Amino acid sequence: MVEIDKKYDKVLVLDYGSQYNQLITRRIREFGVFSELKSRKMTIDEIKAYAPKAIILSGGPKSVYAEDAFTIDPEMFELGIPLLGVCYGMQLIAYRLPGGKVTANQGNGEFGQAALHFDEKSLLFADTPEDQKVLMSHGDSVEAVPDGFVIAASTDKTKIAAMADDDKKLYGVQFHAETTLSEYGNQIIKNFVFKIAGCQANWQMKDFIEDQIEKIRAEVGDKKVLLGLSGGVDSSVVAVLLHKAIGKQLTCIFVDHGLLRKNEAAMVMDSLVGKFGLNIIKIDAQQRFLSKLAHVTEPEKKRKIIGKEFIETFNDEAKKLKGIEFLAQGTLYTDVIESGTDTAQTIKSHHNVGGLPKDMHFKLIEPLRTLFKDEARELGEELDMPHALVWRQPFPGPGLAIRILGEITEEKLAIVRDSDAILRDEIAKAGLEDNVWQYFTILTGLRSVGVMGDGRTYDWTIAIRAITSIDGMTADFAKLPWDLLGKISERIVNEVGHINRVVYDITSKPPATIEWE
Ligand SMILES: Nc1ncnc2c1ncn2[C@@H]1O[C@H](COP(=O)(O)OP(=O)(O)OP(=O)(O)O)[C@@H](O)[C@H]1O
Ligand SMILES: O=c1[nH]c(=O)c2[nH+]cn([C@@H]3O[C@H](COP(=O)(O)O)[C@@H](O)[C@H]3O)c2[nH]1
Ligand SMILES: NC(=O)CC[C@H](N)C(=O)O
Ligand SMILES: [Mg+2]
Repeated sequence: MVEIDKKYDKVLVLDYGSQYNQLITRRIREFGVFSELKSRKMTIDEIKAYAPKAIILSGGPKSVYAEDAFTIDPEMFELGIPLLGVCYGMQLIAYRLPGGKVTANQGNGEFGQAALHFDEKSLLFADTPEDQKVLMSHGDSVEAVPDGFVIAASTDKTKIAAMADDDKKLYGVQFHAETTLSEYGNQIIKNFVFKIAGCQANWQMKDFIEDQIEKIRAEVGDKKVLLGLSGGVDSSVVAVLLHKAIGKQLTCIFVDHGLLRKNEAAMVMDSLVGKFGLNIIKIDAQQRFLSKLAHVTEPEKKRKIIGKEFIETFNDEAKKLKGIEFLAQGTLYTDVIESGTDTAQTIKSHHNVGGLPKDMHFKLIEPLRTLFKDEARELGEELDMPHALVWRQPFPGPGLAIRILGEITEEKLAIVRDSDAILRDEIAKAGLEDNVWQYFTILTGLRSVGVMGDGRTYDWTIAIRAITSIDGMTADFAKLPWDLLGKISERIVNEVGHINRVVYDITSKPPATIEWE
């Protein structure tokens, strides 16, 4: 990896496995300070080379007393770099420093919003009131602060809800300041970043673009790069970024794997060919993908097959082009975290991360790997890309394969394509394209009895999924007007063969996910 530029301040967040860890870096970038999430396994030397202005230890699901608990190098406390532990991170500080003590879960954890109070104001709580609501989610608690620390805040249940050593600039908060359920959480993180660590707000998305261009040039040299281009937001942003960085050394490859939406291949080529100076090759790979997927029903298996087939298709093209060493993808942080990391569980293997074969020969270039969808869009705006492209609804790489529950056949593909086209048409007519984040239909594996034209039918059920979201990490089902849903249902049953029932998915994420597989 190429060393990151040092011209702006950086806050390093170390990943101890919390579901909220990515929100910490997000918040800090919103303040105009660069922040990245890195593995808790980063060594002291690596941290020194990275030169962060401040370090945050994230929360995590384990107890410090667990046999396989994630630990910390005690040298971290001697670096002289301001340190904030959040939840597990705070417990870890208390556990590892002399004088500190953590009590293991006694069956009376604190989950949900709690009233926090302090008498004496630590710098951490500057510009926040003595009484405030915070989000708690812990079983273990700090029972004694380490030598040199003071108790900085309490709740009814938790005597040590925050602790501070102003001299050494070591801090801990038991609550999740990074979520919006902590009323003044943003201000508290701001206090740590600016007042305590003395960071300057000297980072912007523009810097990200410049840095990535520099980094890409240094890494690629005079070699060639193949980019998987889907016509979606993320890979299109990467295409423009790479083109700025390496011009003609970039070749884009768009794979029609037979799992695209109605007319999608033609539309993608129309929207990108001849634009932004890109060189784009379209590959017809319907047969190879569909034959490998025949009779496969298990979602993770489908995802792995698709991930592998993508790479093999890229390999075949790379051989023809000669001199290709790198594969670029529009991977986002969501794809990474959901595919599972050394701390986070696998929710689903995104084809471009968890679905990649182990013996891949390409070196990867993924400039958006630390960003969220809305940040990728901000980048697209910054790069002056067209509104319709930047705000296009996401479409997953495995395509319709994960919207047909069970086995994939040509007939089922046609059903999903036709019903999806009706849904998109009606959403557009209702002028709701910009209000709904993502919307599509699913062919459920369910058959039920209906009556059409006085005759009995025993046919398939289509589900409609429409959600609102910002970053795809969490989502709510869209409250579409009943009349609109009625119209869509009527059209699907009338215009698409073998459908006699339409249902609307009214679950949010969590507990569901956006796609059904
Ligand atoms: N049909 C395809 N042909 C080539 N590459 C693809 C294709 N589908 C997906 N990819 C690659 O996989 C990556 C991840 O797909 P993903 O759908 O998350 O992103 P995207 O398609 O670029 O954006 P969006 O989320 O807006 O659809 C893409 O950025 C791209 O590099
Ligand atoms: O490129 C992708 N490859 C995948 O394997 C994949 N799986 C889900 N998605 C998209 O990611 C977002 C979150 O989806 P889930 O809530 O279903 O995990 C939603 O926008 C999904 O459409 C994928 N995108
Ligand atoms: N969210 C957290 O970081 C929890 C920390 C620890 N696992 C506890 O339950 O106390
Ligand atoms: Mg896509």
